[in-house]
Amino acid sequence: MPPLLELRNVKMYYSTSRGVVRAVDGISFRLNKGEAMALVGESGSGKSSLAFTIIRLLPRNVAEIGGEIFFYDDELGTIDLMKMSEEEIRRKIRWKKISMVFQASMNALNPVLRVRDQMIEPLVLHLGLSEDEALKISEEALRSVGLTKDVLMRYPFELSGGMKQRVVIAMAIMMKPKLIILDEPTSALDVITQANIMNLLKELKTKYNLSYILITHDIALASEIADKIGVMYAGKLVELAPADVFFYKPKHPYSQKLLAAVPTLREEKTIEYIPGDVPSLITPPSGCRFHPRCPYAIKGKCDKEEPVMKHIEESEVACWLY
Ligand SMILES: Nc1ncnc2c1ncn2[C@@H]1O[C@H](COP(=O)(O)OP(=O)(O)OP(=O)(O)O)[C@@H](O)[C@H]1O
Repeated sequence: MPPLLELRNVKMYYSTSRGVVRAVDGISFRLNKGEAMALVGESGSGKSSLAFTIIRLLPRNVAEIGGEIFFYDDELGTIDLMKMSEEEIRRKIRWKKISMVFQASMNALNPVLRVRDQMIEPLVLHLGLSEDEALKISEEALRSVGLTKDVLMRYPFELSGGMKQRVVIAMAIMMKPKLIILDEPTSALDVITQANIMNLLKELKTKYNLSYILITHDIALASEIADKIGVMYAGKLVELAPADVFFYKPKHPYSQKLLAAVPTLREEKTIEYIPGDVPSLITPPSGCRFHPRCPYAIKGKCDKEEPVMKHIEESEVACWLY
């Protein structure tokens, strides 16, 4: 499969009164056209920060941003998004090439504005389309997510959670992007609605040959749709593997712990918890950032030297055990 996105040593640090937070600290990976990658890891590991760095929606307190983000596009050619100005990203990339479904975004729909106005506003205001053109695009997008055009005249409070989430997904696909970043797209929904939304995302992926970066705490959900899994820990990518390989044979001790913490209905197993907390990203541990919580840490090695990603069978893993 041809590549769509390639990150090389991407960094993004926040500045805070307590010091510099190294939220994204040297991430590299490649995502192919039509491929879905799930990014998993505990809260605070930097998943959302990485997503906001890719789509360049960053808060004012960013201290440093660096590395390369290559985007391979049929129309625009190969471009390094990091070299593009904010204005260029807004005009050429955001929503048109890369869009995002934000965490809890269905609750961010304005309850007192009709769906119609919320859908057409960005098209008219930011992309300069006429109201008629914008309406046509909105209707078509709603149809693709299984909603009828009468939803346009409804207020968000008149819609169920699942319908609101479909509206939000319609807004993300409206401009026919190539990549959609989905940040916890189903976390506020009941399990049946969650399954319906996941099925919709699978359908859209096949229909439009979309690529996804799915950010989730829910490993079971990741297994539903992901072609590959990236595991983040304390601002670093520690494992990257094809999904089937990952679930069968996770290599990094942190990945193994994450999987052991997932309950299952099918077999009896004791759920294990990962002792300790995600470390501070202001003063992260030396060497491998997971070493203070790792049962296999090698004294004098894991606490001193930082492991780099290496290929082990079909996976890539950053761990001194390999
Ligand atoms: N605007 C900000 N200013 C300073 N620090 C921030 C800011 N946003 C996030 N952080 C910090 O960056 C680190 C990574 O946070 P991030 O939200 O990216 O992690 P995450 O893995 O997406 O977590 P979650 O799953 O809870 O969303 C955390 O230590 C967080 O406190």
